[in-house]
Amino acid sequence: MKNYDAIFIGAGQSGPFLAARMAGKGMKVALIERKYLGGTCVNAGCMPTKTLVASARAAHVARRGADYGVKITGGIDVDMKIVRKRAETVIMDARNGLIGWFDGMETADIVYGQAQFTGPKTVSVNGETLTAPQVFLNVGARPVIPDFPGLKDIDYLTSTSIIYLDTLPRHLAVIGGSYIGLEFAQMYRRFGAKVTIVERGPKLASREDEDISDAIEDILRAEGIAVHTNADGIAFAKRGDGVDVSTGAGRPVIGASHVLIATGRRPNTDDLGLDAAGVATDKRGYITVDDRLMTNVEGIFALGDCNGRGAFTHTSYNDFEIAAANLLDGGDRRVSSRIPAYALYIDPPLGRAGITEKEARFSGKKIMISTRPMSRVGRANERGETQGFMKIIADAETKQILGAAILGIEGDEAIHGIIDAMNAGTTYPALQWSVPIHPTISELIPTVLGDLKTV
Ligand SMILES: Cc1cc2nc3c(=O)[nH]c(=O)nc-3n(C[C@H](O)[C@H](O)[C@H](O)COP(=O)(O)OP(=O)(O)OC[C@H]3O[C@@H](n4cnc5c(N)ncnc54)[C@H](O)[C@@H]3O)c2cc1C
Ligand SMILES: NC(=O)c1ccc[n+]([C@@H]2O[C@H](COP(=O)([O-])OP(=O)(O)OC[C@H]3O[C@@H](n4cnc5c(N)ncnc54)[C@H](O)[C@@H]3O)[C@@H](O)[C@H]2O)c1
Repeated sequence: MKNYDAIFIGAGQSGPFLAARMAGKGMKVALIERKYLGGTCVNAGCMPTKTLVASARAAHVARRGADYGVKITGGIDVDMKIVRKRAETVIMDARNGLIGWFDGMETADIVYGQAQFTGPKTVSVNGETLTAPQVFLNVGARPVIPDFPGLKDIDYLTSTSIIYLDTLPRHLAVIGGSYIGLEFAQMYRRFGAKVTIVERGPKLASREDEDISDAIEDILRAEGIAVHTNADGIAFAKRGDGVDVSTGAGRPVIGASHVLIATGRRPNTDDLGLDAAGVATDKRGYITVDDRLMTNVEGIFALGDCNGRGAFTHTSYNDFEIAAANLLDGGDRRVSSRIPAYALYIDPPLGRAGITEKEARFSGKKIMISTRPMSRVGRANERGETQGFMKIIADAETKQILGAAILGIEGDEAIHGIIDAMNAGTTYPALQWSVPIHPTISELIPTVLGDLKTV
């Protein structure tokens, strides 16, 4: 049995940073990873996908060159081998950076293998047992593959395998119209494929307000992407070298060459031996944690996607910050004080902070709302990209900003003005007095705040 001060299972966007902090204090730590350091974000998530999105945008801008007076003679060709290589380079640089970083830590052992609990404080890996008074779980999640009729008879892609595709599909059918599905759908359309999105629900990006979902659909349709919502009988059948995708009784059948399944993710908690440790999960398999990220077992913590309190790299990293503050720095940080924020990386992107309009209306608070189309934002006009709109929701009584959405060029960056104000507790009348830089998208935030109306 090998003794450590702390064991980390899974090298996602949380555990490795806490392990490094502890190793920096001379504590003996083991970081167990069954595949690659960096987990999903580095190897199969944010980093490769945003690299691919950048290639897709380059193709899109090149095709629109003439709108700006830039003439490209000849067609626009996308070399999928180079596209894939860029993503692989970004992955390998980040992964190797982490490997090099940990190599330099004297009291940190990296163990490659599948970890499983054998007791509350004992973990087995590669036939060896490790023990520590503290265990941190950062095991992440993996794609959900629904039991669609005919799916097992076809080759299908997931968000992980599609990163390694180096040929252009003739027709990509994307099943699931949320973050993963929408980012890949637009990207592959821009690479030159025909693309159809098939979504079970009535709207794309259904967590958002309907006006946002509708604007997203408009953006995608304008690029020639077909969208089928309310698809309630999805089934697959092989046909020649392609796949027939049924979207329900009496509804269209799509003749696809490739199928991407993007119907959500599930936590990697089913093969972790949680029962042996007595660690509780909810009915979807997410590990139950308290406000300081400890499970029901003293000394065992769950960080990142596997605790169901966030599903993003920044929420996982913030879990590290909370654990480090509480366990190493004498702080008292809690997950419940985190203000939700994220972006959807279609182009133009959607930047989001706080709650949606529908959540605000449901809360029973007296609210104020203001919207502005991007066509009335100078910077968007100058850049020739006027799709989308901005929306801000505030509490009419406390004057706090409750939420915001910026669907438009640079929306993922401009939203940070709102995120920062919300985190600092700045009221909207105070934020109205900021003097933003001209010409930017952000400069319209005080104007939108000035137009807030009680609803
Ligand atoms: C296609 C895609 C795009 C995304 N884009 C974004 C984005 O733009 N922005 C954003 O914020 N988020 C994005 N995400 C989500 C983001 O990747 C995750 O939220 C983030 O990686 C946090 O994950 P994590 O820290 O919980 O664990 P992960 O990064 O998932 O890492 C978990 C690690 O644990 C390992 N592991 C699991 N079980 C065991 C075991 N029993 N023993 C040993 N090791 C184990 C796994 O191999 C994995 O390496 C995206 C996700 C996907 C799939
Ligand atoms: N930009 C980002 O930050 C980003 C990008 C990609 C992924 N992610 C993370 O990855 C997670 C997973 O993303 P996702 O898009 O796969 O999942 P999701 O849970 O957001 O959406 C899944 C979609 O598939 C649909 N769906 C589910 N079952 C279906 C079925 N049987 N048939 C048809 N449609 C079905 C749902 O209605 C939903 O629209 C997200 O929670 C997100 O946190 C983040």
